[in-house]
Amino acid sequence: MSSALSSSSPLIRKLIVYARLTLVLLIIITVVLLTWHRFGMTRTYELTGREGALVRVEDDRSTGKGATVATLERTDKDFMFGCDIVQMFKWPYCTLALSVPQMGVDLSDFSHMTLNITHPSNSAPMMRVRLINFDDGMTEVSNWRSFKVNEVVGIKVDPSGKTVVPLNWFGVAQWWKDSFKPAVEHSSVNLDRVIRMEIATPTMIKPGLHTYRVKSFQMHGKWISKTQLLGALVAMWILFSTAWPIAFALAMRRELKDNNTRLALLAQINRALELESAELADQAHTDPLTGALNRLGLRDALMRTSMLLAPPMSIIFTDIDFFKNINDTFGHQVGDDVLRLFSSRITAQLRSTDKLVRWGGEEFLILCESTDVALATALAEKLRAALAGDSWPKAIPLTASFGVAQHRDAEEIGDVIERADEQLYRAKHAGRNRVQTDV
Ligand SMILES: Nc1nc2c(ncn2[C@@H]2O[C@H](COP(=O)(O)OP(=O)(O)OP(=O)(O)O)[C@@H](O)[C@H]2O)c(=O)[nH]1
Repeated sequence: MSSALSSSSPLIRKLIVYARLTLVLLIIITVVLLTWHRFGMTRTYELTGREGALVRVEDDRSTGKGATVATLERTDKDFMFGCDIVQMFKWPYCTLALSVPQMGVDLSDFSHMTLNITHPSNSAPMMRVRLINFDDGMTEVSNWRSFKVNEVVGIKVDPSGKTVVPLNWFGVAQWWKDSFKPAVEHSSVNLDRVIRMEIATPTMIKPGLHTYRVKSFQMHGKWISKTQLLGALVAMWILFSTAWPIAFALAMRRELKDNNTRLALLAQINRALELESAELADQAHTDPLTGALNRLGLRDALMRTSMLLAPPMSIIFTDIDFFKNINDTFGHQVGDDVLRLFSSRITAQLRSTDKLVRWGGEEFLILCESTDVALATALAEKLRAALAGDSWPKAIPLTASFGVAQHRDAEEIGDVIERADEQLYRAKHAGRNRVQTDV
């Protein structure tokens, strides 16, 4: 991975580093949130009898058949709920109800409640707890009985003063179901709009006075449910695991594009270098003044000719007559002009397979492939006549002498050149402006 990383582009490397950091960050966030949710992230809703809360008591006298008396006595911190049970009604009872100040509170996401209640007389440590809910679809505001009654019966009052009741212990009171016969969707506990919390005496209670010191009802829950938290975490991980490959793919695409651009540029540079090196190679094989081949060029031409195996081959050696006089009379510059013109005029007469080589000074050599000595002599004669008939700078009456020789089997190339040179020498001595052939 590290070698792959080091061979990637800076952008990809940066992305991988960011992805690793994000991964570590996500792991930390996940662990922190889950731990926080497990041990904290709590919220509490407390309902007390203080601060003008609506608190009321009720007893079985309201049925018209009982004589039980419920009393309520407020102090600064709490209130005393008394219930003097008289065994007259079939199921004597007292109820204490604390109304929620608003139009109802949503306790759906709460997990349990703490009843801050003590039972000084300790004669009836049991009680029932009710959460009265406005059930949309069942409850009619004008009918107080139609509010859904969620209750737990038989709760034992904890001597510590804090009785904990999980909310999943609650069920819908059977008498409420019998009375209103709710549809299935309205038959289960619903705590999304609790408007009142109640405690009441249990069904089987002994006659006599029972007192409960009530401080508050506390509901406990998490800011968000575990399901919501897990949903958010899963969404976060899905986002990461999809966003990262997309970002990576986009970066790869960009890198590919950059690479292609770089490759195209390199190809261009390469082509330019190839052209340049071809030009340099040409220059290395060419005489700069006349454009004819130099001796290096001749070597290459000979190698190519031998590879073609195209005998016979002839050499024509030529030299401008009295060239020194031209230099001496008209200057070196005119001499150069004459050399250039001499070279181009000969080239114009040659076939594409013939090669003109500047051998040195005003001496030129013509390499004639697939040419026997007779043909080469005829070519030399044609050149001689043409050059002698041409007009030259400063009206110089220019002529040239020629020596011709044909290459023999297994002969060294230097030897055939030497034989042609000898013939040139003969032509010079015979009076110049002529062709001499080695026969
Ligand atoms: N302008 C010019 N002159 C050159 C160049 N190379 C050689 N020469 C001259 O060519 C002359 C050759 O003279 P010679 O070898 O005496 O020959 P020639 O005068 O042609 O006499 P023959 O060959 O005997 O007819 C010399 O003066 C060289 O300096 C060149 O590149 N440019």
